[in-house]
Amino acid sequence: MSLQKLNNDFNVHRSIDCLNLNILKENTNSPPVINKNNRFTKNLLKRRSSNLIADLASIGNHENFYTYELIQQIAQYLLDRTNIRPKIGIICGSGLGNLADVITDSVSFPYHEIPHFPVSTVAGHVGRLVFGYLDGVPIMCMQGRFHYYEGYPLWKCSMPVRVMKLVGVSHLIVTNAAGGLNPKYRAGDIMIMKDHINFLGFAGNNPLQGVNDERFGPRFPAMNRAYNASLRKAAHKIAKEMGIDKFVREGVYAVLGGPNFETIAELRMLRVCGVDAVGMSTVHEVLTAQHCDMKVFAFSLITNKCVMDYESMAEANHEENIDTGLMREGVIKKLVTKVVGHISNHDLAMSSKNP
Ligand SMILES: O=P(O)(O)O[C@H]1O[C@H](CO)[C@@H](O)[C@H]1O
Ligand SMILES: Nc1nc2[nH]cnc2c(=O)[nH]1
Repeated sequence: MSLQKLNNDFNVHRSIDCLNLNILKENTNSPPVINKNNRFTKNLLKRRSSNLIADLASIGNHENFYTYELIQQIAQYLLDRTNIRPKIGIICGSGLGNLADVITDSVSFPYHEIPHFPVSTVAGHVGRLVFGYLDGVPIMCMQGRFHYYEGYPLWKCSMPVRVMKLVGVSHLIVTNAAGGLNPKYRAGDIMIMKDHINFLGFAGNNPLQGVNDERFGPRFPAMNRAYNASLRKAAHKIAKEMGIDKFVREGVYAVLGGPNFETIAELRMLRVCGVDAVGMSTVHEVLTAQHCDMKVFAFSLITNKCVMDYESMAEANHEENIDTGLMREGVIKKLVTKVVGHISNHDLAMSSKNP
């Protein structure tokens, strides 16, 4: 897709978002219908996209206009177009979207075709929702995620997690590309996430801000068990069986807003804080999933070793991160497929016996 086309799509979606926001503000219970005679809508239609972006910004990050009913509509749009009923959702990180190649009998929904969806703007994020089967188990997969640095508020970045919930997903597998801070880590290592530090949250930015709808979850969700312990244990066992345990680690991920990579002083500070890997995603999705009571398994592919000394001429770059993803493609496909199999045979089989 050309950059021009990408930018157009992006701005068109922004414009539509503004229109929807206006309509939803008027009547949050009605399905959003664009009323071209509405005075606000007319004005919006006349303006250029840069103004529309300013409008959106002025409305503020906290006003999540994805009501429960709107998320239900998005979920229903998808359910009406496929018979696949997944209980497991997957989010593919930068350069990890090839995971979708092993999905069978797939039905794909490009993000720009799904009502009220943002679009992916980052290389290595294809930008579609894929329904299908991994080793016979029904799943749905985000082949490309949304990041805060793309200009989307966090509640919008993590909206697809709520769509997954209303489609019927109970377990979420999240993957990302991250820089390795732990001196023992090498590029190509896989770090099972044991915990996170939400630096965006420290700065007062959280996808759960704003009015809380209890149908999704509680106002004050606990996060001390965000990364499911039995899934982590199972993943280590699977890694051992696969013979990859020598490069599978477990550690703490920190999220920063990006899009720049870190300074050396920032990295040194993160290390003092106990951070093993750093990235620009995942945490908003995990917060949203935990809020609506999903079980989460997440891992980082360590795509680069963070540059920690001033003498080094090395520089972090996105292309290298995508290349490392390609290098580990086979292993990651197999690991995720086996974790999906485990969830299906254990957690889901148990819950169908004891509903
Ligand atoms: O977290 P994912 O989406 O895997 O991508 C990671 O890689 C990109 C930087 O190369 C950033 O977006 C960072 O967050
Ligand atoms: N913030 C951050 N994100 C990454 N994603 C992949 N590598 C990195 C990194 O070094 N820093």
